[in-house]
Amino acid sequence: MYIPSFLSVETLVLLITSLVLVRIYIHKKWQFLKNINIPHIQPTILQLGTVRPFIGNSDWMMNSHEYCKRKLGKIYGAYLFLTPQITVADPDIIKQMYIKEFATFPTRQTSLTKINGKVMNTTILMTEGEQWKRIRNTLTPSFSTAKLKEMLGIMEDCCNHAINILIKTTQNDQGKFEAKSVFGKLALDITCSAAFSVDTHPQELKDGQEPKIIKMVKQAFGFEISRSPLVMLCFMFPAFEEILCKLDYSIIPKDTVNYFANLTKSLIDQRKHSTVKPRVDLMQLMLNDQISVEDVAKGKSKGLTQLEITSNSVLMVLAGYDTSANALTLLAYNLATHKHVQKKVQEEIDKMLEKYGSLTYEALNSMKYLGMCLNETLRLYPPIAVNSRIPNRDITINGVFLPKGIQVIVPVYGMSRDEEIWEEPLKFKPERMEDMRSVDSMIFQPFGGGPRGCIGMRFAVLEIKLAIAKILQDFNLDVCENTPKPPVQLEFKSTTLKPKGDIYLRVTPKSN
Ligand code: HEM
Repeated sequence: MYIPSFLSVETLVLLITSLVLVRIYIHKKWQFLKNINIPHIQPTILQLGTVRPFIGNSDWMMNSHEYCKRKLGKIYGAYLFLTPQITVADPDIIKQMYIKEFATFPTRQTSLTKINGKVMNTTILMTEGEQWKRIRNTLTPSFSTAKLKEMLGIMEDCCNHAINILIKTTQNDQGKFEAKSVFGKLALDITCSAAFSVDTHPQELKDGQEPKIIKMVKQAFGFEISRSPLVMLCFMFPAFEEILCKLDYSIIPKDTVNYFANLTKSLIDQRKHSTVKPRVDLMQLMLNDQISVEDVAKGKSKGLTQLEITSNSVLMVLAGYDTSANALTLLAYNLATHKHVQKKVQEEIDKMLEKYGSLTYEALNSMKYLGMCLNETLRLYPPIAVNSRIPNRDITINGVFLPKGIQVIVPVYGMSRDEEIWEEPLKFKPERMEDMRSVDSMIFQPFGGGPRGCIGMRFAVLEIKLAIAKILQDFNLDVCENTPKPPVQLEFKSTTLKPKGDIYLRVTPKSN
């Protein structure tokens, strides 16, 4: 055998022994799922466990469930290099994780929670245990019916800007508009205004013109999980995230976080010294419950520190804007491509306007058919493709052993399009959402579920219904030559599923 001259026999023996030991270690790690009887795709070094198809390929996130379920059943495992995870598509197990066994599954994720910068690590999304409970307790009343009614006015102002833009397109571009851009700006306007009354007026800007706040929001969404080597390393080696955390690394660019931190801090200072009664927005509701770090140490169960107010105000924009923008765009698209459905929605809007006089909270709440169309849109195109929970102790549910600390994945997108569950799942059929008692809320779950479910769900539903009702009150939505055929192709970008490419639609005034 040829031995390079710079290697002594001892070094070579040591090297080979180390390689063999590493291989044995990896092999042992890869016995984990087998030992707990979870069927899984066989991991290999070249596939870095089973994660390689996902790297740089966001489609895998959407399509892997169909493939794995066919091969392995409703419960199956995978390895992010050495780290095992289990996917569960069984509604009964999911229900127990979300609700009955919530005390065992209080956490959504542990990866990527420590590398969001010192400020953003204190958001409701990233925190756990008592801190999460205190923040959730404080924020929940901000989404009550009374508060949403107060925020409806802010939403309506923003919708009026959108209507003005649509009127201009009917005059200049024969009503043709790019829905992702128009509805993205509208959702950003609503979330920024409702989160902290910042009038960004993104809607009035031409494409290409960008105020700093929009640039920063875009930057916050700029990273792509499946393309970031650092993020992949964190998934594969959880200890690596601890090191990045110690180095104060942030996946959200630091200048973005600093920009929002400074913006919220200056708004907080302004309000403290202002004698004018502030508008009801999410930040003001948090400020009303401000407590000190000492109060937290004393175990106060409600209230937020100044740092938490800053981070959670920013989070409301980050969590609420992109998800709502996608849902609104795709609902408008579905209505434009299904004219008979749109006509029924318009009839419902007219009926409610007759009954309530204007688009009040009660009127919007009573629009059942519009609600069915939104639900069906969220089934077909759920903005959040997968959800997850992590048990804090070993637990067996319905005979499935879920060991402490393992990430249990809930394939939201996969279940939404499962042919065994939905007839013609790729078709937009609002009627399937008519009787929600017959729809399993653990299969159709665009907003997650249980005590850790989406806190902004009612806010999102209200803003989307209002925007569509406002538009369809005055306009018809239609397709044009560039509108893609249904179903729209989706891509997984940063953290949400969104339509691939532009979605051109046309508006025509209803009187025409
Ligand atoms: C169509 C729009 C939206 C969709 C589809 C959506 C979806 C989701 C999902 C799937 C979760 C995870 C729930 C779970 O783990 O069970 C979540 C969490 C969350 N969402 Fe939403 N969301 C939307 C709009 C909003 C809005 C408008 C806001 C705020 C104004 C918001 C704030 C949050 C927050 C703060 C959490 C974390 C809750 C916690 O960890 O306790 N979301 N959302």
